[in-house]
Amino acid sequence: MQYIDKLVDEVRICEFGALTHAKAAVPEPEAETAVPNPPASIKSKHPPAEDDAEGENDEETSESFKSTKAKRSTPQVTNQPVSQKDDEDENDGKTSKVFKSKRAKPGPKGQPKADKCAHCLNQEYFCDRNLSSNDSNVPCSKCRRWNKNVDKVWGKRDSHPIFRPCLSLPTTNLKEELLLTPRNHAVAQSEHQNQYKLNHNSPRARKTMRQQPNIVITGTPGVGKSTHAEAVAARTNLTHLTINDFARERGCLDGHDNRLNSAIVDDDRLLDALTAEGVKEKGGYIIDWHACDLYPESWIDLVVVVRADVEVLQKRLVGRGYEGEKLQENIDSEFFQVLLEEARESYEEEIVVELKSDETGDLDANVERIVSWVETWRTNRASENEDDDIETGAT
Ligand SMILES: Nc1ncnc2c1ncn2[C@@H]1O[C@H](COP(=O)(O)OP(=O)(O)OP(=O)(O)O)[C@@H](O)[C@H]1O
Repeated sequence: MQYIDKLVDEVRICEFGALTHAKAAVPEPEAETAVPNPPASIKSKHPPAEDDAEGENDEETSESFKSTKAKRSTPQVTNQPVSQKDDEDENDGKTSKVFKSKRAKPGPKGQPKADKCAHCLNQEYFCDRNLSSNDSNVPCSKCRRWNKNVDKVWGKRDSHPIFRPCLSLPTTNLKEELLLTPRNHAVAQSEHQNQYKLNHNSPRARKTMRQQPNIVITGTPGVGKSTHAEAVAARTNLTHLTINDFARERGCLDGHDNRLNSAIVDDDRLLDALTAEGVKEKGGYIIDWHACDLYPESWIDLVVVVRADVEVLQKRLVGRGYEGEKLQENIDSEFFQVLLEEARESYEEEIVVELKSDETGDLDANVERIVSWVETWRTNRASENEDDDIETGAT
């Protein structure tokens, strides 16, 4: 419950144990009425244009490296201009300049910051004191996120206890209201859609050389990524790749964040190591890490964002010994669904699914769905291989 006390604080990152940055842009809410296509073979779902853009012909050149938010442990987020990102992506998939910056590297110093953004001026209950801009007319990242999410998460903006103070000061205890309001209402709806998507949607409609799928399992520390990944790996023979361990083993660390007591991962080196591992070509990996935005889109076939109720998560993290700032930032990140938004911004909507993991029953159901997805992917892959053999005249 303590998370509410610091709701106004900047969502910062932690690395290896805590989470991430405030995002400058928030995607539009998921289309509530989107109905996934019926299952079909991978091939039948490949529009030629997409194949051309992302198939094996141009290999890495069209890859969209997305690690533009490299300073994960900084309060300020520096957004990479799109044009620069595209230019750098052309360097044949090897680590582009975008990756030169390290995660959790300290941000720019010395810039005077406005105390509050224009929006915060009237929103004293959640003003953002760590603005990424020194222009007070630019809404801070937290205000932008709240504006986007408040209707979605709370149903109606007017019913949100934090917005009410804008009209009149609250008459009841703010914390109590926050806890009593059914904030999971909209989350439950979108969860239903996500599960439907996972159950019914065809695996990635993209031609790939891989014979096995790659799955990213992401989420705030403690939501259950590793538990899911292990269970799915055991059922599917996919390789569970814990990035924390992988980065350490392959020398991809770049120092230590003393404030958060977390190792700092160098994106550049990590992607080089993953490339050397053959993640893109071979496939067959379940990539388990809280960050999901650094992998090229063409590497990934499914992104699972594991979610947990903040109170459940808090108990888990406290049980692990998290406390203070590190605990708070993780709870805030889950509350603000930072990782879900990051996934939605970084990958096509059709491959991103959000799965709740509060109880054992959730875990079992989620694993079942992911396993079923893998089986369908493999079936479609085999079917495409057969088609290719027929086309090439192979026996
Ligand atoms: N659905 C669930 N029901 C009950 N307990 C769960 C569930 N999912 C995870 N847990 C428990 O929560 C704890 C954290 O799980 P896990 O280590 O898988 O999280 P994580 O997201 O991988 O964390 P990290 O990012 O720090 O590695 C574990 O004790 C696990 O048993």
